[in-house]
Amino acid sequence: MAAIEGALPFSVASVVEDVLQQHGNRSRGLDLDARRAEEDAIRRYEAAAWLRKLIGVVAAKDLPAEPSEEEFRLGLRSGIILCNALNKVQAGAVQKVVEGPSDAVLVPDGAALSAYQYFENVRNFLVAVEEMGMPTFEASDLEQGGKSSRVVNCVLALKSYSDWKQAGGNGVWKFGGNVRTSTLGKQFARKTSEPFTGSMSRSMSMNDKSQNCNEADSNRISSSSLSMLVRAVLLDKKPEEVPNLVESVLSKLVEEFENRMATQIEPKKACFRDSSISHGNKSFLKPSLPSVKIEQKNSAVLKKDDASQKSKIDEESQRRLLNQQLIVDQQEKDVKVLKQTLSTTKAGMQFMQMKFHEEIHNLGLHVHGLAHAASSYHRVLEENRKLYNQVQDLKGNIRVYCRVRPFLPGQFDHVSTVEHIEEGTICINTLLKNGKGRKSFNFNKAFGPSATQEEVFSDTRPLVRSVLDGYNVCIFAYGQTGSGKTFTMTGPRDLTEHSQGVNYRALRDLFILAEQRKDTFFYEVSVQMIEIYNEQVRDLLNSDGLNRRYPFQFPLLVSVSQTGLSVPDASLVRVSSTSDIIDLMNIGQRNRAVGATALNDRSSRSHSCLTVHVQGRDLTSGSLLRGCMHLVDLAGSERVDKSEVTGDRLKEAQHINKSLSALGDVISSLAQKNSHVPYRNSKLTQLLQDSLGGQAKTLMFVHISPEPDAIGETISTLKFAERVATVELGAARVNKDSSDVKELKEQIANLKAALARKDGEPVSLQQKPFQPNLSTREVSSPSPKGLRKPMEDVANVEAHRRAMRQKRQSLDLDELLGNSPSWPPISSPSLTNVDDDREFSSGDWVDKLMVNKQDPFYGVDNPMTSWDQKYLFQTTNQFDANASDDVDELDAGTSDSSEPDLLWQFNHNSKLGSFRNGVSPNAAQNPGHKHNKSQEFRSMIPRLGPSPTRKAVNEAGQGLPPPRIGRQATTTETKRKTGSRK
Ligand SMILES: Nc1ncnc2c1ncn2[C@@H]1O[C@H](COP(=O)(O)OP(=O)(O)OP(=O)(O)O)[C@@H](O)[C@H]1O
Repeated sequence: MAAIEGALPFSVASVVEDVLQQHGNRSRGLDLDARRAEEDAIRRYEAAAWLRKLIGVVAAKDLPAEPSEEEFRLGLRSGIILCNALNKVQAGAVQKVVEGPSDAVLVPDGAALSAYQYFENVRNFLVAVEEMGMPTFEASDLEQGGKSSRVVNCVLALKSYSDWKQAGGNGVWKFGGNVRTSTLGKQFARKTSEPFTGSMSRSMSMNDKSQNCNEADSNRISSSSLSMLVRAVLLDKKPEEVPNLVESVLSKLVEEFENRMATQIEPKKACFRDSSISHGNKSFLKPSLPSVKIEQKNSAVLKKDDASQKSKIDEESQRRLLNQQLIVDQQEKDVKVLKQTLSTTKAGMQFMQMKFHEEIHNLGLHVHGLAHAASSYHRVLEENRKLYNQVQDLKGNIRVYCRVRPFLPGQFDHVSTVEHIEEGTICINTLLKNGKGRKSFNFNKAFGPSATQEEVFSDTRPLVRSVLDGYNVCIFAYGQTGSGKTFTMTGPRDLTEHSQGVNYRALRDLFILAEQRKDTFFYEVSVQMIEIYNEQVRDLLNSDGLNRRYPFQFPLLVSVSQTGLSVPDASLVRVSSTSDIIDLMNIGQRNRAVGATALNDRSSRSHSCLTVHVQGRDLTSGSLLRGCMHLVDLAGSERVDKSEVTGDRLKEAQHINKSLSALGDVISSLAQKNSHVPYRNSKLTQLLQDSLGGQAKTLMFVHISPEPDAIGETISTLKFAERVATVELGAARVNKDSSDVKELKEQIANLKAALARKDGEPVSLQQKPFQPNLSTREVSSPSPKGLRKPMEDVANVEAHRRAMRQKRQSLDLDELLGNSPSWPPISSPSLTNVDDDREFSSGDWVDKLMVNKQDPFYGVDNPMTSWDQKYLFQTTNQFDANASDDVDELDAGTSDSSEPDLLWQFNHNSKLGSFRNGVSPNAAQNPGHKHNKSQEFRSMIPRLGPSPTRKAVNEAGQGLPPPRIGRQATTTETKRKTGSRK
């Protein structure tokens, strides 16, 4: 108990006592209360009477003789009476008693003393009585609501002590009266000089060892008091009521105990906080409590042993302070570390930010550099392209390569007419045939019989690249039948990758290059396949019902204004790989095979043309490049003796002659840089127009056979080729439309269409008069999708273009709206060369023209029938085997005029005479005069008429000799001109 009390701020005994009293009061009822009140009053009177008696009535004037509880409390409140009484009993017990009302302040209950004096007296009294071992009370018991009974007890105990002392008591006085020791065990610090301070002192004094000496006495007194109280409570109780009563008392006791604990702990916490705040200040006593009540409490805290208590308090507080200081120090250290970490992190962040900015900056510079490099790269590429094509230009826009076919299997005993080949020079031994010696021809390149397909193509490859750069390219194979044209362009019948011809290789290269450039250009490749037979154009990719099933979807046909297609209505099939093209070629070849069956080996007597259209969009600038490549396998160029052929063969020969002589005319005209080039004289030249001018690059493969029998054709072919090789064309021009130009072109096209609509008739309808001249039987029908129109005659395209050109020039709206003159059908010989071609004289271009007056092609009413006999020229220059080494003599046709020229002459009689015998007016006037360049050039074109060495001219067309060797050699062969196997 003592141990517990030592740790508690209040006396456990006082709690028990209070509970017992309350319980006793409750249980006794009103009568008991009255009795107790009476007893209390008696005891109070006794105490008051003793005090009055002891200190005198005057000194105790504030205390009535029989005071009420309130009067008793107020009377003793100042502590003066108590102190004086104590000093009377024990002199000097209270050394200083504050008597005067100095600093008096009025308190609510009328007390005159100040709070300090008031508490000083009471406190000093309590300390003294406690030291004397008497029951004490609490200062608050003198306040309103306080327990005056405890004050009464204290006074009666003092009286008892006084009595004991007066009775001669000696030694240790032992209290045995019926008084309550509610404040037993409490220690109060005596304060004599300082005013009442600090509320902690009371609780701090609990452990004061100096009180231990009185502990046993206190306990004894307490237990005696408690015993009395218990007895009083249980006095009138029946035995059976005791357990309930005890239980009730105990529960009340616990409750009261807990309440007090709570009320005592709370101020201690507050004090501890105050102490923590003011730990730097050694003084714990602060007059900070405003209310008198709290001051009373605090003033009751007395220190018995100031030194030891203070040291303990100091130790404890120092220990706490030390701990707190340690914690604070540690926290400060942590804060420092954290600050350091923070600043390090900040610095790191700043560093990283700086690095980041630096890297971003560097990255920007790098990107900038890359962009610059990319644009430089584009510039270099562009420059490279220009330089590349300049090199190509320097090599000549018309290049001629010569290839000699090896002997065919079974021709072991033959001796080749080709003596030797060195670079671009080929030496022909004419002795074998006429004993005249040798003749050399110079070309850009000459390939011997052993040259592989790859070798031949390697020199063609640069042109393929030019197509992707926006140039037009024309590669055509020329030579007599059986000389190897199809072999070069397509390959042998049993095609392997090794033996593939130019067509396959060129297209494969095209796709490879397009793939390589895909980062800078987007290319679209489309293909057309055309056959020209008997001056009729046939679309090989649309065979009018025979091969309708195509492996590819036809793309939408693009308008002429956009594509510049020569044959806009021919099937234009988009391809994206070499295999697509091989499939297409197979289709074209199958379509051609159908025609060949009907006309018996027609492939040798028709021109086939595979046209590749390339459109490239520059991904950087958006500009468009357009290029096209014609891969042409011409019909055999050998002369056909009119006496040897009739009917269809003669008609074929006429058409072949016409187209080849027209080709020669065009090249001649280009060579002379004429303002007008007669492209319209044949379908072939119209088809190749965009690839045969100054804007294009042309490559001609000239083929010759090695057999001595073919020496005449060989020499003619080589002379023609050599002349072509001397032609210099202007620099090729790239077909590059900037986006603006493209836009303007589209606007023009739209305006034209609008004008045509205004006229109520589409522009294309104006071409109707030409319709009869279109390919009839073989003209393709609209595609299954209905997107395509029937293919138009090439001539119509040209006529249309010319009309449009005129319209553009005149800008005459009326004309645009349909008043332009209509164009004559091209099939009418009388009108073929009416206007543009007037300047053109090609009479000496083709050796000889074989025209049968019963020519079914022109019909009986055709003007040709009336004039062909009249103006048909005989071959005068027969092949002379004994001639000198001037192989010009091998050329049998230097004096004849081509058919178109004759037609033109027919309409311009004034010129007719001058062309007789194929001699130009100038030449006629100057017989010894070597032809000027143009004329001379034209004279080199191989004759399309019969070889003068083999037959005499038969004006009536009779006595045709047997077919020529060349044709005979290949009639049994299946032709593969379009590049695929049959
Ligand atoms: N360089 C060559 N190497 C081996 N064989 C060849 C060569 N050139 C042509 N030939 C063979 O010669 C024969 C005739 O060739 P090709 O059919 O190509 O002549 P062509 O000029 O196209 O005749 P045509 O005008 O009738 O079409 C073929 O059997 C072909 O395989």
